[in-house]
Amino acid sequence: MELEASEVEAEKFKSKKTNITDSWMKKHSSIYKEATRHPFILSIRDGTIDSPSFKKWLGQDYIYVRAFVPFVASVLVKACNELDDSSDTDIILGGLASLNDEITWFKEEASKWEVSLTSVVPQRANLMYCSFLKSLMRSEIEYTVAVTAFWAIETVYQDSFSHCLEDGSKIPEELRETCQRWGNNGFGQYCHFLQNIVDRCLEKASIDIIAKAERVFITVLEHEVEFWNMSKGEI
Ligand SMILES: Cc1ncc(CNC=O)c(N)n1
Repeated sequence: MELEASEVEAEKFKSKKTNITDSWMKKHSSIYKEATRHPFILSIRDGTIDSPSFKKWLGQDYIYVRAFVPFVASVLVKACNELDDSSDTDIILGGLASLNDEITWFKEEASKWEVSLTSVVPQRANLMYCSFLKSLMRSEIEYTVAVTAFWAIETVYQDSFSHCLEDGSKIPEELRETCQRWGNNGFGQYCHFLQNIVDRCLEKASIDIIAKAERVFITVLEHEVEFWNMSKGEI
């Protein structure tokens, strides 16, 4: 029986025992590195970040996380509509629930730094990223594509902030909590659970959905780079 191109593609990955997501991280290692070892992150790691840059990131990221909530909810809905509605929904629901505490943390952190969250004006890179999230919420966007974006978004922050916590870093004490929020091992484990979901979906996906998911993976990385650039940019 003739194998479909997608089955050949999937077989190739199965036999090589490399996940599709790992192959993407290698294939797109330069943009992945730009997103996870950005000068903004390195300035936190070496303690050279100035407080206006940190305060700018804090305000902008609060706006982003508010837009991230309905996006994660839309991924949960897509997961529930999948035929084999398996443990995916539990993991995604856990991610959604954690955003409640995250928003509380942003409000507390903002008052510590005297950032007024209500008067933050979303900058262009943030608006572009949030409208990209909104575009992925459309019902015609497949679950595999949406959950790929979700995994990529979480992994960029986990990889970035865990780098800040590694030995040899000189993060200022007042930034340690921020780094630990996304750099801790529990969040790392959660990102691996998301990565397993993505790889399982990709194994079953058609060749054109795999291509769509790969493009979305790259687009997330590009938006993350722009978001860090914005945070480092002029006030
Ligand atoms: C710009 C951006 N990307 C990823 C994350 C991490 N996800 C939720 O907190 C974030 N907070 N902000």
